[in-house]
Amino acid sequence: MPTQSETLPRLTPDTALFLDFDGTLVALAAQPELVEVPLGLTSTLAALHRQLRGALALVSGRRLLDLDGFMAPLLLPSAGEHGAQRRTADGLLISAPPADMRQILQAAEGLVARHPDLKLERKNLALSLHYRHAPELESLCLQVMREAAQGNDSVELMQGKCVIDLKPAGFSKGTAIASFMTEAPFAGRIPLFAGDDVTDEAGFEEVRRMGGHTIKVGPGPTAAQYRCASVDQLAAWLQSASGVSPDAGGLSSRPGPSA
Ligand SMILES: O=P(O)(O)OC[C@H]1O[C@H](O[C@H]2O[C@H](CO)[C@@H](O)[C@H](O)[C@H]2O)[C@H](O)[C@@H](O)[C@@H]1O
Repeated sequence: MPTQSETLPRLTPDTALFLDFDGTLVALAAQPELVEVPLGLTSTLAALHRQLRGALALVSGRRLLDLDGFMAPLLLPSAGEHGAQRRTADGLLISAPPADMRQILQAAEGLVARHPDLKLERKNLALSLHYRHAPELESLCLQVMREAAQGNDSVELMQGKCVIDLKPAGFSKGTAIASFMTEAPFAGRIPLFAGDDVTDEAGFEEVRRMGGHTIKVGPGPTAAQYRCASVDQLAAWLQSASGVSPDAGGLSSRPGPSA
């Protein structure tokens, strides 16, 4: 495991900044649609996007549509569904070939029908089975989803915070960042990625391979070089790098769009 530092790296004019969403930019909430976007966040990200000449992208497990809703009116280059969909800085939408999700979807729907505390989040190419409100069902969910995905080479299963994600095989936050880094205005810059979850580790590994900087938000084992204690601490670091006054957007929060 790498040596970690509490001092966060400096953003420089040649940084390419990649940011995870849930647990990194916004605190976790009871339901996916209930996260609150801190009021100053969009102005901070808009300022950084300008300062970095467009080299700032979101890299998330969420649908692009949901990210856009939370960030509105800001429209950022983004990767969604763990790298399976990507909107480039030019606004081009790039999608992975669809995986065969029929058996997995059927199994997940069956589980949710039997256990209403579970939540199924359907996306364009991926799906998430949430067990935040039924943690005792974690091993059952894992077993059923693994069985449903067994022998299906088009799909990969990942486990995040109280969630099991199934997504097209071969796509990850690492592949999304690598793809952005071949395109303007990211190419030729030094990548920096901040994330909080196990599903961000592929991004950390890719960025380290490219000689960039990596920040893990919160506790847990990680390949990241830097550690940041909380969403609030990361927000303060971003805000300070952006030069935007905290008063510009206030310090309270506003609810995200309804799902
Ligand atoms: O890659 P991320 O941007 O971190 O997205 C990962 C998943 O985040 C969301 O689920 C998580 O956040 C929810 C809201 O705080 C929480 O209720 C849930 O337990 C977490 O797993 C989102 O709903 C998923 O689609 C993303 O894959």
